[in-house]
Amino acid sequence: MEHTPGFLHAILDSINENIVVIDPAGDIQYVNRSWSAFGNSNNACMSGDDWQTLNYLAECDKASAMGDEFGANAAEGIRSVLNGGQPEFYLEYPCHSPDEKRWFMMRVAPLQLNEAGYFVIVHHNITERKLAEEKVSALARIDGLTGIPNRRAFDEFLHEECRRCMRLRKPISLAIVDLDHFKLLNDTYGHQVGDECLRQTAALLQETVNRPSDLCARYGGEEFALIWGDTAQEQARQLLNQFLRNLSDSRILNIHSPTEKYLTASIGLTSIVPTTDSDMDQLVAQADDMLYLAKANGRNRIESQGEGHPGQMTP
Ligand SMILES: Nc1nc2c(ncn2[C@@H]2O[C@H](COP(=O)(O)OP(=O)(O)OP(=O)(O)O)[C@@H](O)[C@H]2O)c(=O)[nH]1
Repeated sequence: MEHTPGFLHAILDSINENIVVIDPAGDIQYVNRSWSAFGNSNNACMSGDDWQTLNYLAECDKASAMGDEFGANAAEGIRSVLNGGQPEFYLEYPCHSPDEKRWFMMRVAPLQLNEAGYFVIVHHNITERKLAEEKVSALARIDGLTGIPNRRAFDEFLHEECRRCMRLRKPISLAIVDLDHFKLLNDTYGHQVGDECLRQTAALLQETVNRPSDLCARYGGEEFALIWGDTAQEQARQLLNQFLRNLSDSRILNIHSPTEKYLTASIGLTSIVPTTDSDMDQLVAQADDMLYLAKANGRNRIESQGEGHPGQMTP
């Protein structure tokens, strides 16, 4: 079969990947049908119209100047292939539209045609893989039994929220909640009943976190941790008091408990206006100490350490 230019064009136009060919100055020399169609239906990324007048690098630089880190990375990578600094360049980047999430993988490689040197930039849609990765990543941060965030999610969230409160000079409150005599409940009613109690407790605690700067996580076996960003201790205490009332109203039997015949919880609460990264570890250590005190003082109570001046923990 004769390979006419029309035949070769038809092949390129049948490919799903968006293909652009640029010259060493970055001026666009060719685009396939997918690239034009994508550009025309998409305002967020590079436009498909008038591609003959576009300089690919200039478009990346424009995006970079507007704060798009992927535009900056793309420009740097393409230039390094153009200069012979590396044989090819790959970049995964987001290109979300108002209605859907989308990601692409860009591959830049040289194309030697007779005497002239060109560069082929192929954009491959990797949205399906990225969405699957997002799902796996979200699942890795959820506790399987209760369906709330796990310890790993807690650690990440606390770090971010502490940083944010540090910047804003706002207080952050942290509570560790530990069910009382839970071993006895398990021993008396069985592990499955124990599991159900953990789920119920998680649901009650979830009611105390309502804002994006709040988090309720399963911290350990029968321990939960709560973070309230930009929240003074008194507000956190009110939320925790309501939780203790709700738990008491749930009347979950723990008949052999030496303290109460219904399930109760002990809580360590602490608050701080963080000023350094190490305040985060201090916050957790103080909440732990307060929890220990709540257990020692008879359980079914909140013990707290107040928010002091920035960077200080005051009793
Ligand atoms: N059903 C169930 N029990 C759990 C789970 N994780 C931890 N536990 C149980 O929680 C109990 C915790 O016991 P302890 O650490 O002795 O604490 P406690 O009996 O609550 O006593 P205090 O904390 O001193 O009031 C243990 O019996 C664990 O087996 C879980 O996922 N499901």
